[in-house]
Amino acid sequence: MLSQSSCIYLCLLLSGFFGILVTGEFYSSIDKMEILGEMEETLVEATHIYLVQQQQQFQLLSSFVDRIRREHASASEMHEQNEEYLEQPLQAFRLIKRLVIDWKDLNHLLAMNELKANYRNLLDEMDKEVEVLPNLEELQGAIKGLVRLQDVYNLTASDLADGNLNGKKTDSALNWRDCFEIGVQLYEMAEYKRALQWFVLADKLLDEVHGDNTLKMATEVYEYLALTYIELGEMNTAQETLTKLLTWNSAHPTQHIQAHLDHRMPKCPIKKEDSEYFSDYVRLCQGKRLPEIKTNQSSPRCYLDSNQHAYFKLSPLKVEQVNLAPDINIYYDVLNDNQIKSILELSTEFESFRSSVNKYNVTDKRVSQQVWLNYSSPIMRTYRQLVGAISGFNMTNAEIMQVANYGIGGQYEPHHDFSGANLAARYANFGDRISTNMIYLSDVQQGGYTVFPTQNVFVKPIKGAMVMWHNLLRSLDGDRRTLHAGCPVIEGTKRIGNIWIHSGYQEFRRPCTLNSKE
Ligand SMILES: O=C(O)CCC(=O)C(=O)O
Ligand SMILES: [Fe+2]
Repeated sequence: MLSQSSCIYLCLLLSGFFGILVTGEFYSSIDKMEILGEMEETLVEATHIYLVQQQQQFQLLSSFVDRIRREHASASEMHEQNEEYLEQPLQAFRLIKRLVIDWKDLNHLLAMNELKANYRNLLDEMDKEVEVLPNLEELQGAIKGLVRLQDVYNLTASDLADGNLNGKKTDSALNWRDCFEIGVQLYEMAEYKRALQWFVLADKLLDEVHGDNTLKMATEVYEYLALTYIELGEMNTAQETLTKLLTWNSAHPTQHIQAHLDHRMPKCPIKKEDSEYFSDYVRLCQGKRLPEIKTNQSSPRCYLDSNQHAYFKLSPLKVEQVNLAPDINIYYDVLNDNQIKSILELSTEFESFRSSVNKYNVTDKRVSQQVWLNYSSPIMRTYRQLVGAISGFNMTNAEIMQVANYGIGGQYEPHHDFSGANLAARYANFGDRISTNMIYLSDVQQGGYTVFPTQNVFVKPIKGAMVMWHNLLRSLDGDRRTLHAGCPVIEGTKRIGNIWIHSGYQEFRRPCTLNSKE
């Protein structure tokens, strides 16, 4: 029967759903977001099944009650014509039968409401699992990602809402409620100026919505608009907003707003980036060079190199020299799609975790998730050899590879890769990170450039291409010109693999010169 088989299906769905072990943060990684997508799909499917079952039950119930009503009506008709009709054995039998059998059937039908119980169980289980589902902090993290996109790519709230990102239209448009929720969260984060943009947009989008509830919705938006104007010190506009609110809804309790203001807590707005490089960083992220060339840059050069190592005799390295001092090179097609697939498969064997800055600090400066891959697999050994051949360095002191994956607005703000903590002295044979070898393990639909703000350099991620630069001068002092960043991802997934090579044992590979500034 329908109910039984679909009940089994529902149960299977549920067990699949709760079989997923989900921990950690979602918004900072596209992989984790995919798990959420699967969860939502399970819920939609379970709800759909439940609805179909309910509809079938309603149909059964309604045809049952129609039949009984017909029988009862014809019996009543007879009763009116013939007072003694119930004394007729057949009629008496039919009434008794209806009460003993038919209504019992109905009971049976209603008992099938275990469907509802199953569905309820799903929702209860979800409640119990709430720890692993996204929470308010996650929502705020995702919203901060959107705000970063606004900041770095000069997007207005309506650009984002229309999916009009970086001059290209995507199909993810936001409705008035989404805009309102973003406004509320920004308001809660004390980001009043940004919140205002979103409330104004929510109000505009609400104008296009027709229905009974629009007044109630508009009241909500205006309430927050008024509060936001108050926080921004724009008392006249706040007053006008409140007056408008009261003209629609004179019964509206303005005490609500008063109470909100009375209980407001000191808030800590999102830290503004005050670095002197921020505007250059933003410009380069947009794929625009800086207006005046601030560096002694020569024009980029592309060439095929078969001499770097015997490996490249038959298949030369495709090199693009994007900067000379410090040297920043891109090597194209270092790994092919199959090799990248193997690396990504290896990385799924580990639970990824939120990347930190300086090992311990998790901040919005770096929003991504990562795993570390050692060199025990054939593909990782091959790649280590390749990196050694390309960089010319001894790989004994290379770190294992960090595979990072950026989620909504994921980024890594300007930073240096060297630690500068005189590691050479502390670990004589290990040293500091002499070079970064970063391979793009995916293309990125929009955004996610790697930029060097002091060098007027931006690099668009291209799957299989490896960017390499030296973080240290030949003297082994940190080279501050290597300041670099991973720009926020607008659309798509950005995956990179980093191998940092340390300076220990590289004395003969990259010897120092007589000039300590080189
Ligand atoms: O994502 C990028 O383009 C840069 C990443 C980076 O600089 C790092 O992981 O140290
Ligand atoms: Fe870096």
